[in-house]
Amino acid sequence: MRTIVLTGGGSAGHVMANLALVPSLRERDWNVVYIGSRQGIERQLTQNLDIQYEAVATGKLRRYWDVENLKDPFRVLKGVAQSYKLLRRHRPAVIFSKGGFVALPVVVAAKFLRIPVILHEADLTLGLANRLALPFAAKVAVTFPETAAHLPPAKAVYTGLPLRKEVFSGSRTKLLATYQFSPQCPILLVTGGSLGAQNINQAIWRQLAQLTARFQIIHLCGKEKTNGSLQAMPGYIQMEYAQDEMPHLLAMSDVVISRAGSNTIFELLVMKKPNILVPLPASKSRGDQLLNAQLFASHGYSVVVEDEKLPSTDLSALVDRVYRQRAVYIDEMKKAAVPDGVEAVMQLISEYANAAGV
Ligand SMILES: CC(=O)N[C@H]1[C@@H](OP(=O)(O)OP(=O)(O)OC[C@H]2O[C@@H](n3ccc(=O)[nH]c3=O)[C@H](O)[C@@H]2O)O[C@H](CO)[C@@H](O)[C@@H]1O
Repeated sequence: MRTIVLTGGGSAGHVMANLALVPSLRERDWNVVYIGSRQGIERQLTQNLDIQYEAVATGKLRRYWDVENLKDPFRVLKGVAQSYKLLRRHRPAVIFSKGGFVALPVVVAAKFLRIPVILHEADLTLGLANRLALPFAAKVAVTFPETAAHLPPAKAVYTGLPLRKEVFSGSRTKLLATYQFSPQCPILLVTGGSLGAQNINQAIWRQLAQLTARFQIIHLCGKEKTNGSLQAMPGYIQMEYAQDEMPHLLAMSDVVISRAGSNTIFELLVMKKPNILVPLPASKSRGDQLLNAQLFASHGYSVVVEDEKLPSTDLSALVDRVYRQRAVYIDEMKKAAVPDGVEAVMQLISEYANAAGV
């Protein structure tokens, strides 16, 4: 049996595409090993999938000064040594890396062992871990055709984003009774991405009375970010993080307010959900979400509200407007050509396996 190592983590966005590949890899007789960090979200998300999980030491990408930054190079070196041992033991034919800092030691160790590495970039511009990993990689699979222009032509392949197949099979009605929601009243889903977004949470809570007068709301607040005083409010459901429910939440919603992480916006696009994007500001990131959001808005799929302008935005009026004009957004989304990212990446993996004679 051929073995593939999947790596990537730090946020759900860096894990989801890996998970999307697992059923197809298994169908085609690949033995799947996941290398992640000891504590990261990748460990939690792979837990129920019967995937062999190996943990290595990893640094953390901080955009601010912290004494921990001094220890990170040593952690990465330790991670490279651990990855080297693991790769020698598992002997994978290919490494597929979704990025995030945990992937870096794995990619470096793979280079020493001459194991081909395929990177995948979910955003318009390369994340720091992927940029650092680029010299060690054979190919970079990209989500947006525009990204390829900034990469060495021999390395870039446009595959799109592998999306979990469960995303397509959510039920519109399954959770209505659980939440005591009426099928007659429209549903607003609010998500701050895998980590939650405090600014979005505050904006929703400030305008909750106006919003609940018109919509039933499911609010994904992020870990330890829910508001205890609003627990019993009718028509308003708060959760820290939705795991198995997520496909149903997407299916049942009529409008979505969201951060602009790549997985989420593509899920909204394929599910044809009119949406208001509040991208993570450039001051707190490399600005990738702003670019994702602007591109989606330019295609007519989304409305963008900058994070800084959120406190002064009449969200309730905006959600209402997007809901009333939903047919216009849905029509634009129907025109989108979204590639089958799972199939395209599987093809790339097969090419490398065939070239290696496995
Ligand atoms: C803060 C940060 O670093 N954000 C980055 C991270 O976003 P983040 O980790 O938030 O990732 P995405 O928005 O891309 O994906 C979130 C995924 O988690 C799922 N989900 C979310 C909430 C929930 O309660 N349940 C659930 O299942 C969504 O359906 C989606 O599949 O990776 C993205 C992809 O590289 C980047 O574009 C983002 O800029």
